[in-house]
Amino acid sequence: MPTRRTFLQTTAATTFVAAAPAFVRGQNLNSKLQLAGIGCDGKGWSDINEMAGHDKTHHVAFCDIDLARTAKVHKLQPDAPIFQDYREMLEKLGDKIDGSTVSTPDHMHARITTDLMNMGKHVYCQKPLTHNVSEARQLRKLAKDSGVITRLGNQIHSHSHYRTAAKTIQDGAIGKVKEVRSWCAATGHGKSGYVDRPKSPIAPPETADWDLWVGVAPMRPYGDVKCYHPWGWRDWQDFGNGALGDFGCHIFDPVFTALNINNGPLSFSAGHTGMNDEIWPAQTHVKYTFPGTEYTTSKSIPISWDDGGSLPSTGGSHIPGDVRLPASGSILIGETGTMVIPHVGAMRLYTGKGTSDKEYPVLESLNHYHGWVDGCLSGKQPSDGFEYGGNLTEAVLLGNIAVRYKGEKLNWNEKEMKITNNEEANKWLSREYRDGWKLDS
Ligand SMILES: NC(=O)C1=CN([C@@H]2O[C@H](COP(=O)(O)OP(=O)(O)OC[C@H]3O[C@@H](n4cnc5c(N)ncnc54)[C@H](OP(=O)(O)O)[C@@H]3O)[C@@H](O)[C@H]2O)C=CC1
Ligand SMILES: O=C1CO[C@H](CO)[C@@H](O)[C@@H]1O
Repeated sequence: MPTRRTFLQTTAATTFVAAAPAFVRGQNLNSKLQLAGIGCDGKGWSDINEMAGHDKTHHVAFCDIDLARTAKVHKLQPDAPIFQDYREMLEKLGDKIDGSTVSTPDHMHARITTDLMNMGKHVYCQKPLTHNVSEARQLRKLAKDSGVITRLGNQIHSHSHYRTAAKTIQDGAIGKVKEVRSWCAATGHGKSGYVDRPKSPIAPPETADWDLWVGVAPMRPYGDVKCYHPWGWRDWQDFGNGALGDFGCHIFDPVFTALNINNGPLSFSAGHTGMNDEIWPAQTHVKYTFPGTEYTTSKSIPISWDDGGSLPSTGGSHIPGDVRLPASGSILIGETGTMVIPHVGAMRLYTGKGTSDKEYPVLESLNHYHGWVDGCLSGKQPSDGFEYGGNLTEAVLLGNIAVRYKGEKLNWNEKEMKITNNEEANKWLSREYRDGWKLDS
């Protein structure tokens, strides 16, 4: 753990001077990282509670658009003020806040995180990092320029299972990798109970500020309980990203780490079971081609994604025909063997002769949340910051653009951030922001 003097030095050198974190300006006499929590229930509560478990943190403010969902944070830190609008929180208490968790629905991640980073605050933001590709690109740049400590909220990245699987691939357990097939049991819609906007929308609860919840997205009536807020928003294109958006940043994560994929795909295409202009399809199948790396057999590698309950084929792998695949996970097919990485499960290795009985070292689990706190205190960026998390997010969101152009192969120029063979498809790289909510880069 650094002394107060060392983190004063490291952080002062790297963050924006205009609105440096509280401890930089010597206001934090207890030398604790002073945190805010934006989004207080659901995953927000879990993020806040995990951060509070670090002995060098102190929560100084909370924000949730629904005051009915703030009882837990109030109990955790009764003297910390609770706001409904994060902008008011930052205006009033910005000089006391060193960093914040951002655990709102996806459509608000980029705007809130941009505002925090522009004020020199460290950010732990839930997955996917953003709602569109252009936002992810912007956050990657801002994280780099501002020097704040960032981390994507895909906590399994630090789990023994994913760390061990990635290391074992890099140690050559299955040789170089030829192909990856990932999948997830969740469906792209079905959480809200709607496939179109409710015909007779009810009023929002009095405790919730609906205008703030909608935020950057076009205004629409509240709808129905759980239709959007909370939970159901995942189904809707304006707010969520379907099953690929919900689970892609978890399930692709050990694949990207193992294969050291730091670039976007070269091309992508998709099929699905049907969609309209409002919701994501129940089932999608996405095919990507990524540039090869030192861990792949060729200059490019196919990576596929299935969701909504359909499992990938095990054809061409070393997996015996009678093996049942886990509900969600990835298959990595290598030159000498195949690895199955269950979503939050221990890796399974298969050779042509059956299950491999060779032992590989098991890496310990690290605390993902505390890793971010330690990074904020030491000035050292942990793995899975916004550069890595932004690249992962871009891949997931590009898959969702392919979903909009069923059966069409889209070619991607990553550097120019452009789909090169379908001009119209580029409109989905960004969105129209509601008046007053445009991202301030
Ligand atoms: N890493 C993981 O394992 C998981 C990650 N997630 C991610 O966490 C995020 C939140 O998901 P989830 O918890 O299910 O969603 P919720 O809809 O439950 O939202 C979380 C909290 O944020 C509040 N909130 C919504 N909008 C705002 C806003 N603009 N400002 C402040 N607070 C706001 C919500 O209030 P209200 O109820 O009033 O909307 C709620 O208390 C998503 O990005 C999701 O992908 C989710 C689950 C697990
Ligand atoms: O990341 C996540 C993990 O699990 C949840 C469901 O159990 C998801 O919906 C969520 O967004």
